[in-house]
Amino acid sequence: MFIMPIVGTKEMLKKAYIGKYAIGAFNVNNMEIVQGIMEAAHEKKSAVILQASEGARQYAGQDYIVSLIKTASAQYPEIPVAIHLDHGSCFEVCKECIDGGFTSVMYDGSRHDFEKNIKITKQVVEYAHAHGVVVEAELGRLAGVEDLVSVDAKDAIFTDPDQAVEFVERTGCDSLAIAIGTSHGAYKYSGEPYLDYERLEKIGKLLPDYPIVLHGASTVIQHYVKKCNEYGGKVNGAKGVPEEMLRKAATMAVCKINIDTDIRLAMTAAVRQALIEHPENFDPRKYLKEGRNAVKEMVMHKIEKVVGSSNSI
Ligand SMILES: O=C(CO)COP(=O)(O)O
Ligand SMILES: O=C[C@H](O)COP(=O)(O)O
Ligand SMILES: [Zn+2]
Ligand SMILES: [Zn+2]
Repeated sequence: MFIMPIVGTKEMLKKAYIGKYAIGAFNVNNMEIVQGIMEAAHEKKSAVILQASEGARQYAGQDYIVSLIKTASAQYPEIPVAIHLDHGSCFEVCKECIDGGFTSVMYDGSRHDFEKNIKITKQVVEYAHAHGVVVEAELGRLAGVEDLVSVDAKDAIFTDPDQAVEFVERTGCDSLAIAIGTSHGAYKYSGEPYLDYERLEKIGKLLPDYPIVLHGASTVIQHYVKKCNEYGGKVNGAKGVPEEMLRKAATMAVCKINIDTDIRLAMTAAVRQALIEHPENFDPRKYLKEGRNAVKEMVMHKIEKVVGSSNSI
């Protein structure tokens, strides 16, 4: 069998662009999450991006994350897998990841002004490309509740299409995360869900054949929210981006769809249920196995119904 090493995201995003689907980029923090995602990718015959945030690196340790992904990838050699840094906040973190075996890094300079964002992104691109690593950058700001990446909702600024072109030309970044209405976390909309397709279409036209990335793209699956609450959780009023809206974006220029919150909800719901239903159990393998299965089921659903990448390898 052809052995697929850990790869960059360039080829998989290019294929996704042509095929009018997206690749799911799933956040990983521990072994069970890595295993659940990889089992799902294997069952659905799809490439997959496993991404680690700075928080994930702090929690698990960068070397653990890289080793876990490499071990999982070796078990499914037919699946193209990329190891990606999610929201790198500075050149140094991106460099550490590039030196440590990541095949793709995101430098998120969206909190800086345009020129500073360009300057640091360019610095990351130069180092990354010299080491065979691809770079995702971000322009525009997402509103969100996540600690390490949150900005005030009122500060949220959607991506300007003309600036996006200038940004890509001047930095040489390989993909661009844009702000068109999504946000991080479980509380995305207080009113009706909204995605600025007109803006996305304009950006897609101005940057032909160029992969766009959508962050904050969890659907906040209500089944898991309900289960979390049924088994003692307090997750009230959580709302995400509807599946059909993401499907539509994936047929446009969006080639990478980031999902973390739905993993957290699926895992927590399953672990809560297992602990409540079996109070006599104190073997972590029993409840973590349930968490892993829930992640697998959820990711299979995403690959098939949301990003649309099943049977694409
Ligand atoms: O964008 C994300 C990771 O970079 C995750 O977004 P969610 O919070 O919607 O899962
Ligand atoms: O975009 C943010 C991701 O959900 C990662 O979150 P984190 O920084 O808490 O790991
Ligand atoms: Zn950002
Ligand atoms: Zn993000």
